[in-house]
Amino acid sequence: MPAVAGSLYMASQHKGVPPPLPPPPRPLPVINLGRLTMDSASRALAVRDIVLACRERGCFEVVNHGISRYCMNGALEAASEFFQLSTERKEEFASDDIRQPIRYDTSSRDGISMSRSFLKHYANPLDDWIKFWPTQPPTYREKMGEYAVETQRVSMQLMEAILQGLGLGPSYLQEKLEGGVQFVALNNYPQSSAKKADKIGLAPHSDYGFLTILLQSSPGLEVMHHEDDAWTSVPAIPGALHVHVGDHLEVLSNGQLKSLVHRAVLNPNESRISIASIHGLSMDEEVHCAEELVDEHHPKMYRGSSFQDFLDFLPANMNRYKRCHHSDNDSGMRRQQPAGNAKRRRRLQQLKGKAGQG
Ligand SMILES: O=C(O)CCC(=O)C(=O)O
Ligand SMILES: [Fe+2]
Repeated sequence: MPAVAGSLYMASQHKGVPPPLPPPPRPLPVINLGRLTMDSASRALAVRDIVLACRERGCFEVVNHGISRYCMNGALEAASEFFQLSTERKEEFASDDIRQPIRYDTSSRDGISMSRSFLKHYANPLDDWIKFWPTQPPTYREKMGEYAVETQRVSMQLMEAILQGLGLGPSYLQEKLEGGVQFVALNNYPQSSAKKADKIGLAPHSDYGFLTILLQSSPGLEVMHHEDDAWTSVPAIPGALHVHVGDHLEVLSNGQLKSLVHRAVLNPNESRISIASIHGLSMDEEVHCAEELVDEHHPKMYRGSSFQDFLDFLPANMNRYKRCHHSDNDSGMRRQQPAGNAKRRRRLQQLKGKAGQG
């Protein structure tokens, strides 16, 4: 018998030995964020762990981040109470115009994420945006506002650590990040029904911006790590937050970090809420590859683009999402030159869309 791939499998079958099991999924890194504010040795280790997780997995969970359970539960309650309002009340925020400061809708225009409803609004600086937020439920502004301020703080800590780990220094872009966009997406998914075959809540996509910080009421988020071809389910660890790399961090790092493809599946046991907080530079500020990370061995791989460019790109390309289910994502921020391994490129072409935003 020629030595072909799979011959071991066939040999073991002959002897009635069960085929070898695939390796178990590697657990997601869990980072204790408290170490960032301890002594410099602890901080250095935390910075190393964060950058390693971004580089190798595209995401990680954070604990000891300083956001209280009370605050996190408050945000989930406020979101849940909003989605329980009458259709009429919620539709006060309905709009097809993705430039609106707040937007409610009952299905995505990608033609896939049909069972999700969502409310999206901006949050940083809070004083500029909170006036657009719902006044029902009565505690919405207070609870969501507190959570938004806290996630913005955590995003600053994380960005400082990542920029330090990339060798750019913790205060790189600091002012621009402080005044940058925080875009909050509240997603509401029904429990999956045994009758319906379609279990997808939100189609595969990567997020815009540098980082996304995600809070989920129960499991449903799935991620595809860079070297994998399979989905990994993200557990809903009580008190933890999920963090993943967005497109603009891929650009800024000149491809050293890659944005994470992710999706949401419907939970078989309960309806589910997730709150995604997306952090980037301000609307018109272009993100470019950091000059410090470009040299003759690492040529510049991306064009510059802003959040605004992304909003301009979306409406004209919505039909493509419908027709193809996934976009090939040539929004202008993607690589000028193909990079990385061919498998990942093909996967990105198939999978990358913008279903989760806009
Ligand atoms: O619901 C989830 O877990 C994912 C949400 C998401 O990816 C998004 O809002 O961009
Ligand atoms: Fe997303």
